Amino acid sequence: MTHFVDSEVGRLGTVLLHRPGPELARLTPRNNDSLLFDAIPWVGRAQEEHDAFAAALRERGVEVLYIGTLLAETLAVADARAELTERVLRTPRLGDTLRRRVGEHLSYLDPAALAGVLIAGLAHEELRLGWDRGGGLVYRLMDRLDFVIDPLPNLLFARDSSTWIGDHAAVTSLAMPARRRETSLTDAIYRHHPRFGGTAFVYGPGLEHLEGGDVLLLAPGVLAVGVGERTTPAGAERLARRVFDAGLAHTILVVPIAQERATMHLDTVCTMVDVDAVLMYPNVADTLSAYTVVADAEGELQIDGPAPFLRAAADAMDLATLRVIDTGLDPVTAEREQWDDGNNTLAIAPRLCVAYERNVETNAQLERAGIEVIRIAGSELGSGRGGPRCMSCPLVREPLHRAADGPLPA
Ligand SMILES: NC(=[NH2+])NCCC[C@H](N)C(=O)O
Repeated sequence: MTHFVDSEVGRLGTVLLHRPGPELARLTPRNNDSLLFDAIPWVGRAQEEHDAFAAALRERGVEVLYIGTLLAETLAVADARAELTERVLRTPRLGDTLRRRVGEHLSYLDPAALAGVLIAGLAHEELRLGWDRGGGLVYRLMDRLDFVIDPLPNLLFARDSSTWIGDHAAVTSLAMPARRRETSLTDAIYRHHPRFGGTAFVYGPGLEHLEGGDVLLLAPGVLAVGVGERTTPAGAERLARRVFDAGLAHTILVVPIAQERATMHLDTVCTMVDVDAVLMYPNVADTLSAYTVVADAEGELQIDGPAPFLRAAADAMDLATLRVIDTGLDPVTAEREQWDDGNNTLAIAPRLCVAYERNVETNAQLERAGIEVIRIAGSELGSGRGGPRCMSCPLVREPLHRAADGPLPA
């Protein structure tokens, strides 16, 4: 099976999603901030919304894979099981005694149940220790409401824990403590699941911080990488070197974004909806800048700029201009809809995208510009601040013709 993605808009063939489950039920007013949610989602409704998202993709012929299913299948492989168990137990927080007890507990679980615990975590009360409460000092001193294994509610945002560049997987290196463990799951799936046998990797966990929401494949050979709250300049530099060494791109635009929650990833202010068009948050469209990075004959990085992002992008993509579609019409609507992931569209093909229905003005703007919009509900899904692009990791897209090859078939 070849997985291949060289653009944001080539017809989508296969996508990786995570159907939210019991990990969302772990969110409480005590922990939602540190777990990066702005509200406490209604789990059943979030699942319905997510199922409708997946159905909309399937209706357009997209193959949908789920992280939970792939993980359970991966855990049937003995090496994968040993590795993932060892990684979740490695945290110094547990101490030796509790680590041994949790290890025993996990060893009795079948692959599906173990996958469930690795995603939803393990609460203090769910670990039934005998009359001597054999978890030692750590378990005794733990609050009843603490987690022995932390849940991963943000796995829903499948974009961030891995991203594909050409036929290479980039398992990322997540910045926020609440999300770090996500990449141990995507990494294990790509390395041990039979469907991904022979996959080549261009990035991996443990390297400098890099999140998939910051990586945009503007055109074949041209990447934009946002640096801000999540991806660091060091992460962008490491990715540039690796991508150039592997021959996966010729130009990388490094785009500084404000280090704020509203703009945590580049894809919260800019997504592509056509080979030559972006949907952009107007409050940043004119001020966003980019450093253009290429490799010289010796493989050293050459850095140019900063220049206005839209100019630098058009030049790198070999276009006269990059068309810009604005979010909302007035500054207040634009700000509201940007916060609700109006900018975070997922293209299924050129001029066809999935968007949250609530962003009425932004969707109307897209349609005025000739972009077909498939609207999905996201009242619960959006409480973690992520839209259709954040929730999806494309594994297969039809290779894109370069703009110079002429217009694409509709
Ligand atoms: N690609 C994205 N914009 N992802 C959004 C991730 C949202 C998630 N709650 C976080 O804070 O990390």
